[in-house]
Amino acid sequence: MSDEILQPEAAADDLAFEGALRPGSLAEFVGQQKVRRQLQLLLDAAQLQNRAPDHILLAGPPGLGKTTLAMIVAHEGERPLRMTSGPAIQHAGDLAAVLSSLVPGEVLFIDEIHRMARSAEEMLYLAMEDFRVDIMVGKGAGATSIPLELAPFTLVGATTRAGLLPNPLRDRFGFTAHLEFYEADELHRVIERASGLIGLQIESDALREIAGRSRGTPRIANRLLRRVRDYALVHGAAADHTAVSAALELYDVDEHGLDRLDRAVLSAIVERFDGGPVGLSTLAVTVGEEAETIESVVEPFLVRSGLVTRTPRGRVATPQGWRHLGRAAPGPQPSLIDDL
Ligand SMILES: Nc1ncnc2c1ncn2[C@@H]1O[C@H](COP(=O)(O)OP(=O)(O)OP(=O)(O)O)[C@@H](O)[C@H]1O
Repeated sequence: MSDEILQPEAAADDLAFEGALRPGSLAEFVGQQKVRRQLQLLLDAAQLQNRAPDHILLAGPPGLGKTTLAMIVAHEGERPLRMTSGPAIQHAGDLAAVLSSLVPGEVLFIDEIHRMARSAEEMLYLAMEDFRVDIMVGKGAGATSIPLELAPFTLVGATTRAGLLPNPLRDRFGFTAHLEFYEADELHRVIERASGLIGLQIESDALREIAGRSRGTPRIANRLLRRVRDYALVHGAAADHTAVSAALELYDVDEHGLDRLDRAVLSAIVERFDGGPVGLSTLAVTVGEEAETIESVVEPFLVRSGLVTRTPRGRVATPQGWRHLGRAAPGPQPSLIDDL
């Protein structure tokens, strides 16, 4: 994405900041009410039975709180937490090393679990079901497998692409939480809490303005809050509505959270192709961006915002999309009216 301020993935400077802002309990975790209640039940039941909670899969786009929830699962049950990620597990042996060193009741968090090696996935099936792995020793006809007992543990897997997980793996999770984008009032609460934690005095309508531009994503909301803090600090100004408008204009984030590339795509559909339909590859060439970036980053947000729709013949700007660019959507063509 051209404008990194709105990317939902963590950037290096987010990481230091995010550690201090993560809610430590389900009660402090804002929004996702259904998921919170489901998780609470699962954790309470495990506590009453004095056992490790069932394995949990957290599915949803980046920046919505999957890592935070994994930490909460460990923290609420007062269990140690081990963190790793799919890309770090490229061989079954990598996974065996982690699993065999877990202590009883430990929570194992595997981020981006869909990116783990296939051989490790297969090892994980048995580990999740029976707390056991079979270690292969030797090669060819002389190879034997030695069973290794594991301490009972809770696997918390996170994925942005639940559809990429093989069914046998998905089925072994006792609970799958689907995280949704946040409403503006929920993001308002996220950054209200964050501003308190970083000691920033900020007005409520400034928070509302940031929340409305954060694309439903707490990570983006926290990042925009930081830029507003910087702006207020450097200009010796209050962190108010004016500071938000000025700071976010500087970073090309408009009042609906669209950045330069989003607007370029929308205006290409409206201005160059009369509102569409236009195919993805034509659109990509027109704005000079990879088709994949448009399809995976720009388009989902424009569609979710009601500015663009996808049709079998291509992308079409909605009347709201036209209005966003300050243009009136054309009415039905005279020939179409005649046909009615
Ligand atoms: N519900 C929430 N309430 C308060 N803060 C939140 C909430 N969800 C996320 N955050 C904040 O947003 C930031 C990103 O959250 P987190 O790292 O958990 O997202 P993630 O879904 O794991 O992202 P990724 O998929 O990129 O790893 C953190 O600073 C976290 O404190």
